[in-house]
Amino acid sequence: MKLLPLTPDGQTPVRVLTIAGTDSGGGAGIQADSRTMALCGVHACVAVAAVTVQNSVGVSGFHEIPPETVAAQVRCVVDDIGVGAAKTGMLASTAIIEAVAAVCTEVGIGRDQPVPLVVDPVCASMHGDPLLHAEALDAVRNTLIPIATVVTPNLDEIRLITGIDVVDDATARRAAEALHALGAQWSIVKGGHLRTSASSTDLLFDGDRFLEFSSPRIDTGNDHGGGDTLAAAIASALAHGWSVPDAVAFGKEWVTKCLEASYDLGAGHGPVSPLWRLRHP
Ligand SMILES: Nc1ncnc2c1ncn2[C@@H]1O[C@H](COP(=O)(O)OP(=O)(O)OP(=O)(O)O)[C@@H](O)[C@H]1O
Ligand SMILES: Cc1ncc(CO)c(N)n1
Repeated sequence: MKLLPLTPDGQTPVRVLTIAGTDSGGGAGIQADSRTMALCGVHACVAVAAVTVQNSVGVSGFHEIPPETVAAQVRCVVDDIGVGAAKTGMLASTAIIEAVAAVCTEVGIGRDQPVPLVVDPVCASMHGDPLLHAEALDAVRNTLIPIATVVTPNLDEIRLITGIDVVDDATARRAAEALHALGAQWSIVKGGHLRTSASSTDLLFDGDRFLEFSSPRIDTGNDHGGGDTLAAAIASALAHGWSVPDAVAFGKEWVTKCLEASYDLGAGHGPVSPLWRLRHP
């Protein structure tokens, strides 16, 4: 696969900011984002929005960071370090979503702004445990998705956000259109949870064109953090100035390699892993 360019030793790499929740098990959330970004060759800055109590079998609780502290992390990183792209993950509440959207707009992050924003509208963990208060879905629809350069929901999130049950290509296209209508510049419908074919296809839509990105379906139950890994890899490529279709092609190839390299961990779902990158420098 074509990898992102590496900065020569001693030179400052491209920076990407993730605004998300932590995963104490190290499989998803901010841990997956920063691991992905580091192995993609970019410097990860982090704004913590929530701390989850999480392992391979589920999420037993979370603690929200005060919205003004989340916004202050974003502001101080952008003011001093500067970022080429940003990504949101678990934001937990309406108040945090509103604070993040306001600070992103203030510092020039988001669609039609200098710094592109990948919005992964995390609602629940893969175990079905909530990571977003139900009342915050309106803020996801009306405040977060409208500032997305790219939005990357999974099928459960699409059902919650749009009411559309994606079961085939026609419903995937309808969902991509509905997400675009909410204000995202580009929408992605991830086919990872559509287990009806031998391939896994993600659909990308910009209001005009549908583009498909396919890989062979990988037979693994160790897919924890796959969505975060895809979105973080897309953000890393965008920070290098790649177009959205090129960045999504890169992210899809990257997450496929990480699914191939996934491993058992704990009694539940192990993580997708970017450590293959260290084996093939
Ligand atoms: N079994 C699989 N084989 C190949 N690709 C897959 C498989 N499962 C998921 N993918 C790909 O991985 C990426 C993440 O998709 P997925 O739907 O699993 O995200 P997610 O549910 O948000 O992940 P998570 O909540 O675990 O972070 C997509 O590009 C999808 O096509
Ligand atoms: C903190 C966090 N963010 C996202 C996900 C979804 O993968 C998760 N399980 N935990």
